[in-house]
Amino acid sequence: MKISKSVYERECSMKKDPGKGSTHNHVTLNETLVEQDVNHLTPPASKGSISTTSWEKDTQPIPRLQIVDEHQNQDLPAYLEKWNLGDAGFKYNVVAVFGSQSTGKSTLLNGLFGTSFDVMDENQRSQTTKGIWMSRGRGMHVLVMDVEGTDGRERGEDQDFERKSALFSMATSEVIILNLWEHQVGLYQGANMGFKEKTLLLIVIRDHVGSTPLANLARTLQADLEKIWAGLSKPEGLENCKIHDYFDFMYTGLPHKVLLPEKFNEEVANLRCRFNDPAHPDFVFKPEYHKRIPADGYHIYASNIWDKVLTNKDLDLPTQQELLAQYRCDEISNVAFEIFSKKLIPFRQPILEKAQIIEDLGEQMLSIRKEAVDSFDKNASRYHQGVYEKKRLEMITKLNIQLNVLFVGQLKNLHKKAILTFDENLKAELKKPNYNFAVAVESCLKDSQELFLNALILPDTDWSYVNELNTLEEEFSQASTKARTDEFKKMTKSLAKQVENELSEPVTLALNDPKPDAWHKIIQTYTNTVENGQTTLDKIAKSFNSSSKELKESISDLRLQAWLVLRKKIDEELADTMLLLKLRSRFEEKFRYDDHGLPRVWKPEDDIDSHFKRAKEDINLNDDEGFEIESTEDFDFKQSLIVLSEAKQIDISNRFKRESDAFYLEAKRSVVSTTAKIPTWAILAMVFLGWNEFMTIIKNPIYMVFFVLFISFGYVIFALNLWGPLERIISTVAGEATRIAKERIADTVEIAKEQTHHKEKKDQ
Ligand SMILES: Nc1nc2c(ncn2[C@@H]2O[C@H](COP(=O)(O)OP(=O)(O)OP(=O)(O)O)[C@@H](O)[C@H]2O)c(=O)[nH]1
Repeated sequence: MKISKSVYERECSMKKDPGKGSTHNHVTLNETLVEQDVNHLTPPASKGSISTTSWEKDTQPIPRLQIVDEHQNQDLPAYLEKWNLGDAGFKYNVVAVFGSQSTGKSTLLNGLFGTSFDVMDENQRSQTTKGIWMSRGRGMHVLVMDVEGTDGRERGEDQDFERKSALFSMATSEVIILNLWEHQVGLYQGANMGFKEKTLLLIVIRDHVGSTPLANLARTLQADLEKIWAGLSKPEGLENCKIHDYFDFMYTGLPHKVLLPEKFNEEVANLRCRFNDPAHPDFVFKPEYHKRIPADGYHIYASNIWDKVLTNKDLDLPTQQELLAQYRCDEISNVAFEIFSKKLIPFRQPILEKAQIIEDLGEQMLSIRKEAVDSFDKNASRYHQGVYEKKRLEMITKLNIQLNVLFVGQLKNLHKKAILTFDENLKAELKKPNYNFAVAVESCLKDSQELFLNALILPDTDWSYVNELNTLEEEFSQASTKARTDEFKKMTKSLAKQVENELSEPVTLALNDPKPDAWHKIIQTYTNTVENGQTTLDKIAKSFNSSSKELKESISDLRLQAWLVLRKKIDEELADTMLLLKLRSRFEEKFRYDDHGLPRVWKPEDDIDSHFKRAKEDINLNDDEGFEIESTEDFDFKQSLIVLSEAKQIDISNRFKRESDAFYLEAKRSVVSTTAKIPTWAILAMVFLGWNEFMTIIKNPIYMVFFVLFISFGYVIFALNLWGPLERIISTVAGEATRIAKERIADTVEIAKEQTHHKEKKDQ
């Protein structure tokens, strides 16, 4: 069937301008019969129904598909793509034709929509359309359904398919073209019409000769339909519902196709304007008839409807729409989620395995999520709003769960880095000379916190890094406390070392030359040193932000440490041998040297006893200084004041007494030796008596040599102070000689005994 462009344009313009008028009667009886339905209709153009006027350009053959033949055809999604309706969203319409078999339905559709449904061969006059066929309107986003004719001879009394296909058509189409011969008017038996959603019934009266005005025919038909409606058994609660609650009606007539082919074509083209010209006053695809099924979900919706129809279940279209929405939203969500997941892959390894930090992770996550949500919105927002919104929330939750893994990973990595940065920065700061610990910690804290906060942007989630931040701050505070304690310890240790150095020399000096105020001096030195240390501690404490309690503790610690250092030093200085040595040298100094420091030569008239007594009296240890340090569990100050215990004092005193007594005896002996002089007469007697021997030696060279040698030997022994060794050698040699002599004598006695024994045996 061909309808020329000129005819098409003329027909459309005629309709828009009623003055020019169509020769045939295109009465839309809904104007008279269902005024209320027509009057409230909004002009379709403003409702966004598609308008495609490229009838002429769309010259490619349009494929058709048998969508139902008892069973459903699963190829509909592919055909929707072929028909370029896959992405049409709501911008498509559905029209179905319904009527008795061989009433020219396919012919009408082919004429109206440029489809290629099978038309009956005139010679055979048998059913051509079986099941339900679908195609797209030429140059329009219109799905056209050619439904198997009703009251068909081929199906006989089996009217089940009729009922099912009618229900299916009503549920899935916006407009139903009810095709009738003029002579069928008044005979209509459509007892299976039980539809629910509001649909436009466009009743086309074929072979309308014109003798009976269309308005009259329409009135008769309307009366029949209402009668049928009244006779229908209606579901509970809907007993009083009217046919107009579910249907709007339009009536039109078409001239005889065989007798008036040109006129027929003209009127068909004219009628087409109602389908593809939204500006047409009788445009059929009003928005309110739209089933609100997005094109990409149409096949599922249609499939579900057919399933329900087949199983004789209630056709609850809203539920079907919800089910469809759930199914499709899930599908759309899965597709979006798959793309989303792929986009997250490059982030997983660096964050979760390599502990890397992605600087703009927040922005990237936001962008990837937005892409997924947008993609979901684009396709799913057309479905049932309640379901769509619910599924959208579900999807966002699902996306957020995935992103949360990265978020938590990133937090963990940031946490690590923040701690590391804090430690590194603090170490670097503490290496600087004259650093202020409190300032250094503050600046490091700030840097690390900024790193943590700047790297995260958290869009539209209930995620929070508050806990993580709190933990981090706690760790920072622990780290800084530890660093502070370490630094403070280091400082106090070096202070203790300093105190030790300061105390060491004065203590040695004081104890080497003890004066009555030696202990006082030592304690004074200790007090001064501790005071200096305290001043330094004050300064340190300020830098370390230490509390007054900490400072007090540190000071008392310093006092104790310094005291222990002092005690240690005193103990070293007063170790037994050292003390004895000191006592001895002190005693010697007093006893053996005079007030001018010259060695004293004791004379018989010297009062050795009083000197000895005075020297001993000078050694008097005094540990009572009235100084006090707080005692602790491990430290008893009173105890620490006892430098020499009583027992030790007695022991040292005894040992010292022995040594001093030796000095005393030596002094006494020296007096005796100087006192015991040889009398002159004895010397004169010795010279007189030994004169001859002396002369003999002088005169005899051998005696002389021996004498000189003996004198020289004696001098060397005296000069080198070798009397001791010489004495030992002589005594050893003498001892050895005595032993050998004794052995010889013993041997000789033994031999003599044996000989006597032998002799006695022989004699016997
Ligand atoms: N008298 C008359 N005959 C027509 C008209 N339109 C089509 N025919 C003829 O009627 C016969 C049936 O046409 P179809 O278009 O196949 O009818 P149908 O309703 O689709 O048939 P089924 O699909 O088998 O139910 C064909 O021989 C057409 O030429 C018309 O307006 N008037």
